[in-house]
Amino acid sequence: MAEQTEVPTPGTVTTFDELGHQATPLDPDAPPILTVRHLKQYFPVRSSGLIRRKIGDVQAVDDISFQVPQGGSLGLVGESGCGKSTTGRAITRLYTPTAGAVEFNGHDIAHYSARQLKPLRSEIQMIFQDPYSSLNPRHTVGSIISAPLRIHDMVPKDQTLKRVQELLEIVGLNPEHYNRYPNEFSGGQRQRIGIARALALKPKLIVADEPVSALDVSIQAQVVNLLQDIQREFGVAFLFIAHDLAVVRHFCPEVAVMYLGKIVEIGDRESIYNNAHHPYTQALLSAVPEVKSAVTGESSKDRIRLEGDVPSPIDPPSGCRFRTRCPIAQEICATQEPPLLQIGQRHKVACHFPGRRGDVPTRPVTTRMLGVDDTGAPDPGMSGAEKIIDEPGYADTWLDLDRNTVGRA
Ligand SMILES: Nc1ncnc2c1ncn2[C@@H]1O[C@H](COP(=O)(O)OP(=O)(O)OP(=O)(O)O)[C@@H](O)[C@H]1O
Repeated sequence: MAEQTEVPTPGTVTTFDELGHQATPLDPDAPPILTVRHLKQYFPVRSSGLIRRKIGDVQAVDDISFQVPQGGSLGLVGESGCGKSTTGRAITRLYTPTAGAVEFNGHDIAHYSARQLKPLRSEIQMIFQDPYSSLNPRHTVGSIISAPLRIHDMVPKDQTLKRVQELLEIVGLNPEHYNRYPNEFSGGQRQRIGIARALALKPKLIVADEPVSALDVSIQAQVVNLLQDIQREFGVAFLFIAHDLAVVRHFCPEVAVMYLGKIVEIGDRESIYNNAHHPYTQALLSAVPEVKSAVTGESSKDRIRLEGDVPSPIDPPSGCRFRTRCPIAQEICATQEPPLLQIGQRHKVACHFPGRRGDVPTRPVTTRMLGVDDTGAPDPGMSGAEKIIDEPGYADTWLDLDRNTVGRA
């Protein structure tokens, strides 16, 4: 049978807002369903030859902390290779983290055994980027979606078909098509099958790893809107991994920006898209035409072009990992790693010179916390002057850079 054709909404849909869905709102009072603390995921690098000695580590994820609220969604963005997928795989425990905690519903599952993880497998699900390779072409859609129901004994056998049909309907597919094979569906429809499979076990958290980047722009918007509907209807939380800041803006009221295994900036939508204080976030935003024109009103000549390539995560730069490509780096950036400083009610940034484009401090703002002078050399006079608060989530007070005082909620 021929592959079904995708039916885009009439007219060419170029942005997510054009489909009439409101951007997902933030619930600041929602408790976390997931708290990640100081997560590290390293992969050993071995020498070639007979005795393959360990000669180093790929520091794919290096000490990151964040929270995903119940029924909410956090976007995780950054260039290819910055550690987004590895973070998703550590959280879903496809990997065992090298260090740190992954607290799901209050329990640290970072080092759970396979047996301990089994009941949790239904509560945390993953949606993958490639709707072609993530579905077995030899199985019917019905058997793909019902497999998790059978494995976890979720519904009586005689009700499996009914449940599969319900799920097909929820994701906008014809419930009568349960007997068809993946190759009879288009890319967007296959992604919907993947979503139905993830939903089958009524998860509390879905890690969506680039769920729409393999799809046409018009179809992307429809799938993102479907995920929004599902979130509203079933209260499921999302960690939404994407390299595309335009996709994330619509779906995620909070966003974390990663660079070379670290979170460099994290905050609510307004803080990230309208008030970014990290030069890397600003560079990423300047490269997205839709976000640039809709949010900042800037023209394409304002694009920030980063020099050079992303350094290797086997031997990352000392101090701030972004410094080798940073347009505002100074001496301190080579010796001191910048802490993730809270600079707004829901806004944190890891930079010694955080500021809006063209308006950055002339002296580092981190010296009192790090006990160093402006060049990054130890300064006993500064030591312990301010405490670094290094916890996931947000405190009630922060460093208000505009007023140079302590901000309060
Ligand atoms: N199993 C592995 N063994 C060794 N290195 C790995 C492994 N998985 C990922 N890496 C490395 O870790 C770093 C982070 O990779 P990761 O796939 O998490 O990045 P990403 O931001 O998701 O990028 P992409 O969007 O291209 O997948 C990369 O340098 C990658 O080569």
